[in-house]
Amino acid sequence: MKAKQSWINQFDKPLTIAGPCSAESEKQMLEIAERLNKEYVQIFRAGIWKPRTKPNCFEGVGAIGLNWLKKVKDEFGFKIATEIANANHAKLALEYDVDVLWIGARSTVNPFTVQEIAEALRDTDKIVLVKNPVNPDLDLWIGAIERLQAQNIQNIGAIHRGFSTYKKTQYRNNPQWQIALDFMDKMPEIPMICDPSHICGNREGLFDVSQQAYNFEYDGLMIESHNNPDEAWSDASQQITPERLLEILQKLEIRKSDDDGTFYHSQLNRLRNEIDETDQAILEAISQRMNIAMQIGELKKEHNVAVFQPERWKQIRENSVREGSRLGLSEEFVDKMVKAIHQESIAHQNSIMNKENSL
Ligand SMILES: C=C(O[C@@H]1C=C(C(=O)O)C=C[C@H]1O)C(=O)O
Repeated sequence: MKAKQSWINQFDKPLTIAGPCSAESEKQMLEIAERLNKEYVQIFRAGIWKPRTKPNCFEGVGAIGLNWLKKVKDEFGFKIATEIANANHAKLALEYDVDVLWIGARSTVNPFTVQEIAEALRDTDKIVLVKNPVNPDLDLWIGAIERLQAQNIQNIGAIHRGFSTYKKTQYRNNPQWQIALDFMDKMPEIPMICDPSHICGNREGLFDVSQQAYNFEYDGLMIESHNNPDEAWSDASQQITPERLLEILQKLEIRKSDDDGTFYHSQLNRLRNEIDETDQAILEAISQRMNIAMQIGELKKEHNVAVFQPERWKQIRENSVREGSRLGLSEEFVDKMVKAIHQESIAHQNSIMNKENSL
C-alpha cells in the first residue's frame, strides 16, 4: 500500500484541529487558544469567510480575522487553519502565512471553484484539506484532490464531514462511512480527517462519531470548540468548550492497523476462514434462489404473466425484515439486501421473457 503523505508525520498522531466555527473577535480567539490543551490540539481553526445557507446570517468577519489567527499562531505556537472559498481568499491566506487551508463542502461540489483555488495555490507547500462535497459523490471529491495535485500542491488531506440529506436523520450530515472508506481505498496516500461537528450538528454525538473514525483508523479529527458555545455566532448547537473537548480526546481509544502477536493472528485467521466459508455459502444460496426465480420466469412466459408481482414482493420484503430483526440484522440492511436480490431476480426473468423475442 502507498505510504501516507509525509506532512501528517510532523504531528503527534492522531492530529487534532480545533477552534471556533467562526472567528468573532480577537479576544474570543485568544481566549479559546489559551484554553485549548496544547498536548492534544496541534492546529487552531477558525472560519472567517462563512458560506451560509440563507442570506442575512452572520457571514464571517472577513480578512481582519487573519490578523487574529496570526496572533494565535505567534502567541500560542499553534499552526493555524481557515476555510477558503475563492482565489482571493486563497491569496490572502497565503499572504498571512496560514498553515492549513481547507476547501469547504459547498466549494468541493463546484469544479470551477476548486480549479480557481488550485491555480491560486499553485506550488504551495501549505497543507490543503478538501472536505467531501455536500452530495455523496466520491468522484467529485477525488476530482477536487486531482485538481490540486495538477497544480503541484504536495501536502493534501481529505476531511469527511458527512453528506446532506433531505430526510432529517440523527445526523446533521449523514456520515455514509462507506464513501470515506472507498476514498481511502482509492487514495490511500491522502490522510483522512473526520469532522464530527458537521456530521453530528450537536454535542451529544461527538464522542461516538470520533471513536468510530478512530475505529476506521482515520488520521485525525477536526472539532469545533468555542469559549462560550451557547452564545456562538454560528453553529452554536455543535460547539463545545475546550475543556469538554479535552475530556473527549482523552477518552478516545486510538486503534492501530495491526498487532504483532501470534495469538491475535492465529485467532484472526481462524475467524476469517469462517467468514470465507460463510460468504461462499451465501453466494451459493443466492445463486440457487436465482435458478428458482428463472424457473418461475419460464413458467410466467409460457402463461404470459407479468414479471413483477407487487403483492408477492411486498410479502417477501416484510417477512425478510421481520425475520432479519429476529436474527439481529437492521431493517435498513435487510431492506437494501432484499431489494438488490429482487432486482437481480427480475432482471433474470426479464431476459428470459425477452429471449428469442427481440426484433
Ligand atoms: C420470483 C417472482 O418474480 C418476481 C421476483 C420475486 C423474487 O425474486 O422474490 C418476487 C416477486 C416478483 O416481483 C415471483 O413472482 O414469485
